[in-house]
Amino acid sequence: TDLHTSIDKFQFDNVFMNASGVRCYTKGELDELAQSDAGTLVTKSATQAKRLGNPSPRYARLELGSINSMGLPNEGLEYYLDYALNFQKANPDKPIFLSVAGLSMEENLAMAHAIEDSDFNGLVEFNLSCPNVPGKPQTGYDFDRTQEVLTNLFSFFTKPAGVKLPPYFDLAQFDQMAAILNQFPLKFVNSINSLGNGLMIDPETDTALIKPKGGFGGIGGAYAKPIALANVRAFSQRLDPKIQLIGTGGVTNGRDAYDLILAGASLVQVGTLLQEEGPAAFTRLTRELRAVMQTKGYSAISDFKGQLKVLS
Ligand SMILES: CC(C)(C)CCc1c(C(=O)O)[nH]c(=O)[nH]c1=O
Repeated sequence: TDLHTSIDKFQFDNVFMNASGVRCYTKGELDELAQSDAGTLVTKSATQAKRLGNPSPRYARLELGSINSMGLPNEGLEYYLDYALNFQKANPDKPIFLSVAGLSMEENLAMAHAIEDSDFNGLVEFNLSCPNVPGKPQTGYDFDRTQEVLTNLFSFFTKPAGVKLPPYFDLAQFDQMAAILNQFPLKFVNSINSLGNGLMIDPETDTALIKPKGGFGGIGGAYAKPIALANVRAFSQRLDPKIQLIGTGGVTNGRDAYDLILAGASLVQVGTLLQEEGPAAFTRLTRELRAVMQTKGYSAISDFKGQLKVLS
């Protein structure tokens, strides 16, 4: 069985990769991902300047996943661009992803210009969970703002790019978002980011588990699986076929990855599991996905990608 997959002109020898923000902050962590069985990697969402992020505890493992309010800690765009340029020289056959999350439209556009003017030849993931003007929901939940950001971006940006979306829960939102995304030359849409603003409690102390935002944070892990499947499926049904899907959320084993691919995913990102198990998780996931494919009689990802059946 072969886990080869592609997005646009980019070929990957394995469907698995990290979710942005997980074990991808430093060159050392990124090198560990590069040396793992993952087919590619994405850097921590960058801002122009280095950020320390929120005070700890800002991540906590939960019974069925995780909660985080990291606060966008990162080494700054130049650091990740530098890593990417060195990486592509040493690994010409392994395209990677740069993630960008400006704290304002102006910052996003400035970073996009810097990337456009660079020799980076991989793919750029614009994180639409980035904040919007205060008092308004995150960019991904503000359709007019999303339209504006993408219009400005693609007025000059020509490198391969996609967006990382927050989860949507209403079918009309899928319709509205897909209608916006279909207007732009996106190579991929990555669904989903963490389930925004959950809350969990320490039973010993009756205290919120994480410190920032009074304990509010994004939920990942098994809790996210049914939402991730629905978002990947809904966009797969609505987006122009030129726009590939990346599935993120709830992957704990090979079957979870298989399900995201059935829903339409061309690549599968791993967050909470990678955080907890480390890069060796990719070796286990690869083995387990191959086993599921063998059971089903499939030898390639294309044999079953998007082939979810429904009851008639
Ligand atoms: C939530 C933001 C800080 C605006 C973006 C970065 C981010 C973070 C983070 O850095 O807190 N955590 C997530 O689960 N998803 C994200 O996209």
